[in-house]
Amino acid sequence: MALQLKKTVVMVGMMGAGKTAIGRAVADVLGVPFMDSDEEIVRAAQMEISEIFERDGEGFFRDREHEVISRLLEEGPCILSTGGGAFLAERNRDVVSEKGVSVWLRADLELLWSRVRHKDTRPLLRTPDPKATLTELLTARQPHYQNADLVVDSREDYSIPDMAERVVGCLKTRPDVIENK
Ligand SMILES: Nc1ncnc2c1ncn2[C@@H]1O[C@H](COP(=O)(O)OP(=O)(O)O)[C@@H](O)[C@H]1O
Ligand SMILES: O=C(O)C1=C[C@@H](OP(=O)(O)O)[C@@H](O)[C@H](O)C1
Ligand SMILES: [Mg+2]
Repeated sequence: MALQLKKTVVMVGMMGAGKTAIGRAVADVLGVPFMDSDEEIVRAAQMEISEIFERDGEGFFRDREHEVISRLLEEGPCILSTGGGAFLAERNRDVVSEKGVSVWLRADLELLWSRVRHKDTRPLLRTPDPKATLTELLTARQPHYQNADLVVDSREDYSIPDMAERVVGCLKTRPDVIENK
């Protein structure tokens, strides 16, 4: 039986939670478009995220992020992965809850750290002690992610396809989001 996506699914959570990788896999399973707010910003600016932060500042990036998320939520249903800071802003939470459904990919510190430690692409982790920074961000951000509509837990031994199946299973509990055709 075919599944029909009725609303855009917005993936939220910390850097390294797998929003981009799992969001793309969920879109493949459902046969719907995949969008990533970071990728859209990079494409429009023709600059990497770290360059945007350096040249124009985080505030500029957050404004572009809000524009992209708002615009994509106006288009047909898709899987939309956001950057880890997006769901902290009330303006983004508001537009997501009005037009889409949010899924928090929850992961603990050690799992997040194992995923981000080898990559230098995230400007917020370019600090003398990036693990301590990640810890502080996780503590500060968790209360915001708790506002998401749905939660899917990550574990080290869940692969990307496993996680995609879990997300789809969770979406199927919501007839306003996904329906059997
Ligand atoms: N369930 C998973 N199992 C193994 N590796 C994963 C899993 N989810 C994500 N990854 C890997 O972790 C890294 C960070 O994932 P990514 O999707 O970029 O996270 P986010 O977009 O939330 O920052 C990537 O290298 C990705 O391939
Ligand atoms: O957590 C954040 O504030 C950020 C997360 C990044 O996206 P990912 O969560 O996809 O890594 C990217 O938007 C930017 O570096 C800021
Ligand atoms: Mg990402």
